Amino acid sequence: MLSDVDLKKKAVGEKAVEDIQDGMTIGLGSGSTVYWMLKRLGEKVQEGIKVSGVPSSVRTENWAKEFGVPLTDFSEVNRLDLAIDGADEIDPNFNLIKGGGGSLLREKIVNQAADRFVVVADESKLVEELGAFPLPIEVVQFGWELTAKHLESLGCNPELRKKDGDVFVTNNQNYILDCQFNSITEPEKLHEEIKSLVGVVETGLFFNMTNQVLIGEEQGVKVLSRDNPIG
Ligand SMILES: O=C[C@H](O)[C@H](O)[C@H](O)COP(=O)(O)O
Repeated sequence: MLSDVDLKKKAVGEKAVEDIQDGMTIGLGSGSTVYWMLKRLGEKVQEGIKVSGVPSSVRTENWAKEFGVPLTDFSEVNRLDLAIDGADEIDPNFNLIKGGGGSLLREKIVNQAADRFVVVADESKLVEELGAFPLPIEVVQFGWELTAKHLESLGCNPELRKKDGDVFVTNNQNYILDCQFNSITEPEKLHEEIKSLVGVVETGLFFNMTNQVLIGEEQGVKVLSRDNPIG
């Protein structure tokens, strides 16, 4: 039996597939909302639609294979028609925090290559201001303690991510520092400051990228677009 939140994630993930047309090359995001999108896309493939996907994480790649979604080699593709991905926080300007599952680097590379980027999330992800969710920052393993100290000087309290008691290692063999900023008023500026630190690979701040946001709520799925940001 699915929880209320999972039902919203399922509804929104399935809705996103309605945008997918024959012949498209699609960036496949990561996370539990994307799971439902992949499951429905697998059914559409069974029904005959021809698409190919570029996964943004090993977990997504495994799900795509399980559901029969054909994959393509990213190095063979110059651009993607569409990318669909989840988010941890979404502000009114469609700025995002991503990386709760640790896939932010590949997600950013894949989503940036898409002509159109659609975010799928349940309503709990909508916020007035980013920052309550600790910002995931991917850093190289070497000297991570020093990188954490430098991040601290930007006003956060970096926590080395662990999973099941072990240090979490990303698909790119890096670490994640989760940085609680509480309030991020200028996401782009903060991103630039963080990126200027040696040792930082990428931040979970995504801006100037999102075209549409699909929100799963009690009443159904709300569609927010750049020209209609309140739905
Ligand atoms: O690294 C993980 C991704 O950024 C996910 O898309 C994000 O954490 C949202 O995941 P979920 O749909 O499971 O809430």
